[in-house]
Amino acid sequence: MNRFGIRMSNQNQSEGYMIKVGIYGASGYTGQECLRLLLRHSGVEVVAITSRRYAGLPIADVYPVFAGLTSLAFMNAAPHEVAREADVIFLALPHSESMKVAPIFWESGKKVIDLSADFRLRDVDVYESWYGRHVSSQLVPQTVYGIPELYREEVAKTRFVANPGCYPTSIILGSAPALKNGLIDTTSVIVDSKSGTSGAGREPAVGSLFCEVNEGFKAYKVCNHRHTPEIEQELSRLAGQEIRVSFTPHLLPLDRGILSTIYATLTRDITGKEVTELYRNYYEGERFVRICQPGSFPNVAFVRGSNYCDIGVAVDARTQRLIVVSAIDNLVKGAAGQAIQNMNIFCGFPEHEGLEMIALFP
Ligand SMILES: NC(=O)C1=CN([C@@H]2O[C@H](COP(=O)(O)OP(=O)(O)OC[C@H]3O[C@@H](n4cnc5c(N)ncnc54)[C@H](OP(=O)(O)O)[C@@H]3O)[C@@H](O)[C@H]2O)C=CC1
Ligand SMILES: CC(=O)N[C@@H](CCC(=O)OP(=O)(O)O)C(=O)O
Repeated sequence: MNRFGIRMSNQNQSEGYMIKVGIYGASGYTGQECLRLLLRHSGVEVVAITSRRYAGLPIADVYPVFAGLTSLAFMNAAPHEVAREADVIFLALPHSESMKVAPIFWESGKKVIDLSADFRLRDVDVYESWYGRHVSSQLVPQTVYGIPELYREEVAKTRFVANPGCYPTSIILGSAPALKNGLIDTTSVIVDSKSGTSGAGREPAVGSLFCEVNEGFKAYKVCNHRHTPEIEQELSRLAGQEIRVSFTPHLLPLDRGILSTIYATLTRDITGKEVTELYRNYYEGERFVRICQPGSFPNVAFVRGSNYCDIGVAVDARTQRLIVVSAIDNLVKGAAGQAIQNMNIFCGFPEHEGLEMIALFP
């Protein structure tokens, strides 16, 4: 065992600190993004990647971006087989599937980061009203909602992280300083988010076809997107009182990126410059949150491929509203990057290890 409670092989003990990682559901967009980032992490070795449909195939045959970089091949392995090999498991499965395998990893004493929604909602009744029956609700109290900027200490102590949703990440980070400082009327929050199509995953679907998305821009799941209770849970926790939000997601003809615009009525007179200062103070020392200059606003193009969340704020003096714009890459800060940030924390690595990518622009 190393000092973080992770069992080390003899070879690793003699060579130093290499943690063995398994990615369960590695053929999807977030799974392959986890691998892309983990291959450049100095403290881990990826030992297992699973897929049912590509079992036996080298990942480089499916994702040529990995050609010459890894000889890993997909396997259709049962959870206990992956648990035998790995110290840390990333679950990159659809919701309702994660909950079926998570107990096997948990009971084998391994550390788990679940990228799905299965363990994010603290109230199982709320989960079941949005997602259907929860078959592993006994594990919900064991998990920590993994937004490092807000819950770093809890993440450090857990061995089961519920990695936040992509839309919620952008919205929670964008709202936290205003809510914590009582700057906005909590009954007035409206959020308008736009996502690239990789947010829908790699599973073929008519709505994700090129002709359906290209040259278009539409709202979807208006009033009933399943991220609504997750956003409300976390904003309520920050505000210390129950919050309801109006949340409307939109689909962008981009592959990656989420831009969220948050509107709320101010509770006091304040200038845009002062709000910028308040946001800067709140996120002081946070490596992955960047606050724009007053009058400047984020662009998904400037976070693409990186673990940054960029935030810009403004005060609309005419309407007495605060307007916050936040941008992330849904596959990085919205999924794999945040998952690795959480792993770094609970494994004792520097939090930015493997995550220092500069955004890919243009
Ligand atoms: N895409 C995004 O931007 C984000 C996604 N998430 C969440 O992360 C999770 C993964 O998303 P994403 O990568 O986009 O999804 P994909 O549909 O792209 O990938 C799903 C993966 O799960 C595997 N899988 C599906 N069903 C099963 C099963 N029953 N048993 C074992 N493996 C299975 C698939 O492999 P195969 O079929 O080959 O076996 C595939 O590797 C989801 O819960 C998603 O909601 C979270 C934040 C952002
Ligand atoms: C564009 C698009 O379709 N996005 C997905 C977000 C999926 C996602 O990542 O959801 P979790 O983080 O909860 O797993 C959707 O709206 O369902």
